[in-house]
Amino acid sequence: MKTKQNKKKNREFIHQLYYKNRINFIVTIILTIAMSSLNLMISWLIQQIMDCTANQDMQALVRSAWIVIIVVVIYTIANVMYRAVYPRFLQRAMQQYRDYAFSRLTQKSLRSFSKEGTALYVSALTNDCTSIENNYLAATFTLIELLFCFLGALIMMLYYSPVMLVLAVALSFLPVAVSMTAGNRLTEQEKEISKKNERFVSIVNELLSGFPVIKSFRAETQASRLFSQRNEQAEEAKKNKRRTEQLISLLANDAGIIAQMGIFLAGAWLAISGKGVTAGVVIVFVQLMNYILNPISQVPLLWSNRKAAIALMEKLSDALSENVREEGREKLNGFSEKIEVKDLTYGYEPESPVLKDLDVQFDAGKSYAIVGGSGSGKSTLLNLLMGSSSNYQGEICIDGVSIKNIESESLYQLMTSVQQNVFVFNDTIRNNVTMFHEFPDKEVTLALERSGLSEFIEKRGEEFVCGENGANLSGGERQRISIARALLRKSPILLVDEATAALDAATARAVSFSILNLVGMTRIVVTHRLEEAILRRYDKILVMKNGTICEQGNFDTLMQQKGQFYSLFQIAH
Ligand SMILES: Nc1ncnc2c1ncn2[C@@H]1O[C@H](COP(=O)(O)OP(=O)(O)OP(=O)(O)O)[C@@H](O)[C@H]1O
Repeated sequence: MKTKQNKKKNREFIHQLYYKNRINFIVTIILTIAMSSLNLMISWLIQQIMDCTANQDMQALVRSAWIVIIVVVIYTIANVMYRAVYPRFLQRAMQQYRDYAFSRLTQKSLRSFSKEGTALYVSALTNDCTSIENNYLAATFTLIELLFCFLGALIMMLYYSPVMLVLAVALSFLPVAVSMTAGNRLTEQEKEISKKNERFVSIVNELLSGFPVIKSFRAETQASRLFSQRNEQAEEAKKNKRRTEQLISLLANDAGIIAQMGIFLAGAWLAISGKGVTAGVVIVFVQLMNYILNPISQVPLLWSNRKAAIALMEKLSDALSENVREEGREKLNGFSEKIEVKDLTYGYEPESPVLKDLDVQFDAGKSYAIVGGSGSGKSTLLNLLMGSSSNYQGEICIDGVSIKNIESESLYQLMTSVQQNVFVFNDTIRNNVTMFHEFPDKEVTLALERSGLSEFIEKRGEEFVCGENGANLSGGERQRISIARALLRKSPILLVDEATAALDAATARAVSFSILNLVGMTRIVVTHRLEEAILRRYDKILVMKNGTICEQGNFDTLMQQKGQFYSLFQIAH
């Protein structure tokens, strides 16, 4: 069952479609109703003209001709206005909806976002939006038009001939029965399309990101097969919905023809047997029957599509509200003392802990290297320091405050993480370093200098465009960008995970020294490079094994101990 809060959040999404857009919405409705009224009037005019012909009344015919001209002029004006306002309404609605969804997405904390795939959001912001536009927004006006014409037609029929109205209602029973078969089937099928589409987007993302791997491992055929499978599933889901739609419209059409011809024949019989029904009335009934039958065949489909579109908005809204961590309330204005990790036990699967009773302390302003064999838990420790999960036993405290109680914003303010895979935007070096914030030139230049990018900037300039995910840069340059970012942010804690692994020895050394030269920052660096010259510069080296810290100290102390670190160092040389 949905909570009240969830429903409120869902409503906020719908609200975005109408925010500062109500005038466009109301004018579009007024114009829709105006055009529907004119359509009904055309039916009335047909009856008038038919009866003028039957009565050979030239004067009435001229009067009707004038009315036709007036109706056509008003209809044209309404139509022109509709064409101006309706697209404006749709544009504003969808633009606001997407902007709102994205801004809500950016409010998600890193830890909750990393648990989810991006495909859900890609799909929600692309394909699902098309469904919402067509099946929710556009359908609203079609529904209004159909229902208005339906009611108008009923009133006109009642006015012309109550007997024939009863007949029309009876003949509509068949189309109603056909329409009811649509039921919730289409809603379910629309949901299935969205689900399959999400899976399709996910494989497209993966295959495109993994393109170099696919090429180098000659896995093109396998990749095409994977693509093809998901593509087929997505199209299959659409096909199922189209089939249901086709079936319903086919049956509805047949039932419609029966109803329309039925009323024609019955009307003709009443006219011939002199029961007060004129030829004009018979024709107008056939015409008005359309306004009765169209809603019967279309409303269930439109209504269920509309429900499916609302479900898509709810899906996005729910995803955006999910996995939001129980937000801590404490704000830290800086970091002055220490990070304390006490009895930390954590596992991705609770039954198999990756970190076990780990104790360690990081003092403010110092530099720490974390070394250890593969899978010993180095990255996991770093991620937990960054607040990636609250699901651990033990404690992680920053200046005495448990990170579970620290507000996400405040935590990100304190820490900058430099990962092996640096994400670089297809924009200028400057924007990549400033991350689109405003900084004084002096500060940017200093950050570029300290991260070792000055030479590159001298050659290429700050406006050099980096290419998609930094394709125009070398691995070292990308790393330096991430270090320059960290320097500009001036966060007091820098967490570095294997940042130099992809670099050649000389570049890696230069990047490591840039990090070590950052005076005043607390640096915690996971590294595989056991280079004496670099390791000597760290205040402390922490050695990890099987999820705990088995040794710690400076380079000389650890070498003298001839323990785990000594062995690792020997193997590396
Ligand atoms: N997201 C995850 N889900 C499940 N298990 C994971 C996940 N990430 C890491 N692990 C497991 O946790 C253990 C520790 O991984 P971690 O990445 O922390 O080690 P590491 O010391 O950084 O290794 P490496 O030096 O190879 O990068 C490994 O056994 C790994 O398979």
